[in-house]
Amino acid sequence: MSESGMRLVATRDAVGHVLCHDMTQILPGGTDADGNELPRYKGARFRKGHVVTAEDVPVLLSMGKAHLYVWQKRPGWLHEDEAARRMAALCLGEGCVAAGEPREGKIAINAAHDGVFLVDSERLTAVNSVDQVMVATRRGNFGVRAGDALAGTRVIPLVIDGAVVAQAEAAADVAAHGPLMRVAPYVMHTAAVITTGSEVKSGLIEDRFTPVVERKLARFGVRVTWHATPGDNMEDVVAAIGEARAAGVDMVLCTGGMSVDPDDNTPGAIRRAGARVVTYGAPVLPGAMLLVGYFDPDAADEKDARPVPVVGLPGCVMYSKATVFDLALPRLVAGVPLEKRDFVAMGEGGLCLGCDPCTFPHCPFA
Ligand SMILES: Nc1nc2c(c(=O)[nH]1)N[C@H]1C(S)=C(S)[C@@H](COP(=O)(O)OP(=O)(O)OC[C@H]3O[C@@H](n4cnc5c(N)ncnc54)[C@H](O)[C@@H]3O)O[C@H]1N2
Ligand code: MOO
Repeated sequence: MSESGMRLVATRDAVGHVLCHDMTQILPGGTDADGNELPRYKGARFRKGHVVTAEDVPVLLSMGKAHLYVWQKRPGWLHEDEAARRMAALCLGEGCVAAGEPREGKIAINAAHDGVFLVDSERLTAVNSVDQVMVATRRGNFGVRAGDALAGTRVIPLVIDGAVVAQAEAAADVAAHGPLMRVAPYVMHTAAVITTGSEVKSGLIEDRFTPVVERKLARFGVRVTWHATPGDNMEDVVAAIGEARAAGVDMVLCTGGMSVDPDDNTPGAIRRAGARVVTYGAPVLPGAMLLVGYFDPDAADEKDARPVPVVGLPGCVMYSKATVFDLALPRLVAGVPLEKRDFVAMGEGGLCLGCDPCTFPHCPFA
């Protein structure tokens, strides 16, 4: 056997082995203007990767193929489709489904329901570091809809040493950490918006921030069920946050007052209201002055109570098409706990290029 495992065999000896190239069949076709018969291209009668069966032998011989290049199946080696199935198994977390049977060693994976697509980047990199196998995904942390394409996996050769697939499986370590990807469904349905700013409270300027936030939330099925315009005064903003929580909303969003002017009290008010602040500031433009925190359930709360996110939205969220808020929102609505490192990781790609027209989320932002 050659180094590659490919070998020329007599067709009658090829049963059980894997074809290394397409076998094109040409059949008698129509006639040309002069009545001459034309050969008809039938396309591939047998595809590369096909496992030759006893029934195929007479067909192949009738096509004039007395010899074939095949991969001899060796013990412990897998056909590409079998290997693709095992690779797909590494990917099929919650809300991920194989789009069908493997074809030519490739399997597509789609979303079974709406939610935020989450990828374990480190383990994905570990799997892709194994030669001869690959998993490509769409970018993680974005919202997806049922049926959306999420990932594809394939093995590179026609037959592959089972040890290579086992190496990929070890890198994924699904038993310890679960599959490489999942779609976390949206679990939050209601939000409070606290629009800060004395100019809004007094009616000097029309509130143009709240409608923007409402539209962004609506895309994820979240309704604004509580709203207040407390002005800039720290105590008033703290009180509004307390009332919003008492109203039982799933998340609290404060707009404006996030920067460094003397009357920018929102971060202080969020802290004073008792939130655990995860980050004030994010390596993203627009949106550097974002604050994200949580009100953790206390012992008296129901045992399945979730932390309630509280977000301070800087002014840019109102007038920029895409900001850090759009990067964090899908995970927030899915109740995925965000940590400081999630924001730290946004730096590379965190600069919006301000394209005209804006194609977010189909762009390098994030
Ligand atoms: N000296 C510095 N100035 C600013 C900084 C900085 O780091 N140093 N950061 C800039 C960045 S970045 C942003 S983003 C904004 C942050 O803005 P704020 O969240 O503090 O927003 P405000 O100051 O409250 O408002 C900005 C602007 O928008 C108007 N506004 C606010 N709310 C509403 C509303 N509901 N409807 C309509 N208009 C609203 C407000 O009147 C102001 O004109 O800070 C930069 N500055
Ligand atoms: O950095 Mo501000 O929070 O972009 O727009």
